[in-house]
Amino acid sequence: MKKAEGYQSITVPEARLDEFFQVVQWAFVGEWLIEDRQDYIDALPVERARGLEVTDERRGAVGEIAAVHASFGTEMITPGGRRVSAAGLSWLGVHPSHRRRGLMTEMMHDHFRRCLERGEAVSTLYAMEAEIYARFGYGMGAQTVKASIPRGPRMWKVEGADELTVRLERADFDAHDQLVADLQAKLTRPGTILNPVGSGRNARFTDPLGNRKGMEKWRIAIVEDRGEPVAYAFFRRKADSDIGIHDGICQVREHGALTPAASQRLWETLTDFDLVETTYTENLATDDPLLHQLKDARGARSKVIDNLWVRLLDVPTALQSREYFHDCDVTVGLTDKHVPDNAGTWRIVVRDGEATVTRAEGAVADLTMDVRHLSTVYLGGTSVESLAAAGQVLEHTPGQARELAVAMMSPVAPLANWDF
Ligand SMILES: CC(=O)SCCNC(=O)CCNC(=O)[C@H](O)C(C)(C)COP(=O)(O)OP(=O)(O)OC[C@H]1O[C@@H](n2cnc3c(N)ncnc32)[C@H](O)[C@@H]1OP(=O)(O)O
Repeated sequence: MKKAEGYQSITVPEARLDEFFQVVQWAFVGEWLIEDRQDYIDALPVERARGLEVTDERRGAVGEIAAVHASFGTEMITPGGRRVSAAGLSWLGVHPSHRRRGLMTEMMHDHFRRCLERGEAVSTLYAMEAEIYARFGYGMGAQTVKASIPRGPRMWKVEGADELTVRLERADFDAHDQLVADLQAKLTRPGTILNPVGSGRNARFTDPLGNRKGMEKWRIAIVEDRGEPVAYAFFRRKADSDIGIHDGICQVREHGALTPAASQRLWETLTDFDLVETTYTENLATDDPLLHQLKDARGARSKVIDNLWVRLLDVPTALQSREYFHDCDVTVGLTDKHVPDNAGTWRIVVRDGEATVTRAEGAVADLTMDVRHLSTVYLGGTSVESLAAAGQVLEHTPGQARELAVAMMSPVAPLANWDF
């Protein structure tokens, strides 16, 4: 049998969500608590839940769901603070008894086709394993610093930080969703994923008991400037002690700040709870203001890992939906195995920050690359020239990798602060 033969793509109806979740638990290795069911439903973009159902008994029980995925419909901030219509792919899993039969490949094609029909020019995701997605044209578009910060770090003072006030509350969808969405919409960092439309909107507020590992429920810190919210962070703490000495921890998940003072006030709060010795943070951009405010940045023990993976689906629309920081005129020969409409030669002309991207069939390409390389550099966190130096992008006209690199590099490092 050919790969993925004996299965059909379906939209998973609400009545079959438990089957959807069964596949997820098998794929992601875990047994959920029955009392967490509603949290998982709340976190799922239900109307975009898709599955592959067995149609041939040689593959398994006919009618059984063998693989699933879903995606959030959203917008992503691009360099220069612009926006592009994007999908956030998530919940992708294949039941272990159906793996390596091409089901993921089938689902990726289903996802790409439906995104393009909806006008989503870019697909994004967080990868469970880093090796999987490049073959489908995704590139590591943003990286994140994971840091553990000892209590009360010394900081370079930022004027105005002391005048700001902080509210600490239990995170609650009704009380805080609009506030977070409004702040999120004011962030200009490329890679920022805005609140999704439709169901799944409250994903960031769900708090399954099975994931809590002895920690308190998610809290939210809101920094205000005369009553106006200027920063927020989701956090939770856990008291602990070692040989009778308090050794609690604080975990910070999503956060965002609109000003340097707001950032400082936020982190002073998050790193100075009584009985908490270490604050862990998951989503710091590689140039997050905190890293420049800490007097001893090395003291915040850190590692850098991949954050958002990005896949251009509609190359001209995506490239024209961001700002550029230098003029250029570069011809790119592009390969794209999974969305063949993107393949061919493109001319990228930038004038005054705006790109015009047109087909240039027959022209000699200055650079050749795969769509995963263009996707890697899209948010401006990696330079085309470094990919050329690594032998991944081929330069046929000397200097053109630098020309495109300077145009595309972002002055601000990209990051998605919401882990969907
Ligand atoms: C966005 C997210 O949701 S991230 C979460 C992804 N899900 C998981 O990690 C859950 C556990 N894993 C799974 O459910 C499955 O094993 C999946 C989804 C990773 C792969 O599904 P499969 O149906 O087995 O993949 P499929 O048969 O289509 O393989 C496609 C290709 O990817 C490769 N591949 C699949 N899994 C992996 C892996 N873990 N590491 C490296 N390569 C992989 C295959 O070898 C194949 O390569 P080829 O095209 O060169 O032949």
